[in-house]
Amino acid sequence: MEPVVASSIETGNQRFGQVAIVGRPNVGKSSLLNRLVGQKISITAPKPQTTRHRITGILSEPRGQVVFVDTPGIHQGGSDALNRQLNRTARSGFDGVDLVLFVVQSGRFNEEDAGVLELIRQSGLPTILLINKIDLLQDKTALFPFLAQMQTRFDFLALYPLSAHRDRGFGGLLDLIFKHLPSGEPMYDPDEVTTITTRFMAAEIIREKMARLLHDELPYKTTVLIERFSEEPDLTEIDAVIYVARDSQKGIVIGSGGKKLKDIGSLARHDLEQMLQTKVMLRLWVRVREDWADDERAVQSLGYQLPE
Ligand SMILES: Nc1nc2c(ncn2[C@@H]2O[C@H](COP(=O)(O)OP(=O)(O)OP(=O)(O)O)[C@@H](O)[C@H]2O)c(=O)[nH]1
Repeated sequence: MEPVVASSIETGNQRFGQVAIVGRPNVGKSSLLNRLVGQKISITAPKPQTTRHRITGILSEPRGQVVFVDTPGIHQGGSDALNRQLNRTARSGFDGVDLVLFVVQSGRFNEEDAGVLELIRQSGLPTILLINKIDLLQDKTALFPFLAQMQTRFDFLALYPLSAHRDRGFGGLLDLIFKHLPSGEPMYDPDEVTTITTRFMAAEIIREKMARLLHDELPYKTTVLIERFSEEPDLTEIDAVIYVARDSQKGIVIGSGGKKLKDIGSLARHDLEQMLQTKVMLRLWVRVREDWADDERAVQSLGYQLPE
């Protein structure tokens, strides 16, 4: 999508910038992005590695525009092509970025967090530390030693404890973000909330339903490819293929008598109808593509972009 110059936002003293949301898997990056932009953009699920792509959310206010970049969690230890791809995408998340939001879980800072912080250090970018999930702390005073510890690790612009689940307003955080963005005019139309396509959203929604319904049974190396996406005024027809790595995983996704696949399809169809505001005819297939995660070309052909 080509950026367009917004004409209906007042210009003059405005701020514009790209803000990367980074952190190890499962700390709540997607939840935060959704709350910051005010709608469901990036899928969230209890399973780590839900987000595999760089997704942007756009927030437009009279004082300026923020383009949020949601990067996949940075994984350590994995060495197959999929993991390499994920890591590259995460690193490329820093390209053109003005400010970093580094998300950690309150009271927890492990080696993986340290690895992400190292990438931030290498980027030299100004960074705000977001300490998420403070609702999980029984004793809120436990936050103080954690804050003190985090201050010794890096020269953060600010340390900001919050709960993506509980907090009502993110006004204070947005003030902080805007304050640290360069002056500039909006790049996108204020009506746009994301630069991702509906086609891509459809695949993400199907993947979210799989994660929800299959829980720990969800094969890690699963992906969804939209083969056909035909939009009529009242009806959208979508053909999607769920790729798994082995024959045995096919049975898990289909379920006994096809029940799992049917449930995944009907939950996904419900969300898609809401998003597209049309009736949706969704056809799902499950196909085996052996070892696709080990083959870089296969990974890319399934829609994982190499950074330019
Ligand atoms: N209790 C609590 N749970 C949260 C909070 N924020 C997010 N979660 C949960 O943490 C899990 C992971 O959230 P996501 O937003 O998908 O995390 P992520 O960092 O984007 O994860 P990846 O896509 O794997 O990188 C989900 O089960 C969320 O519901 C919070 O403030 N409090």
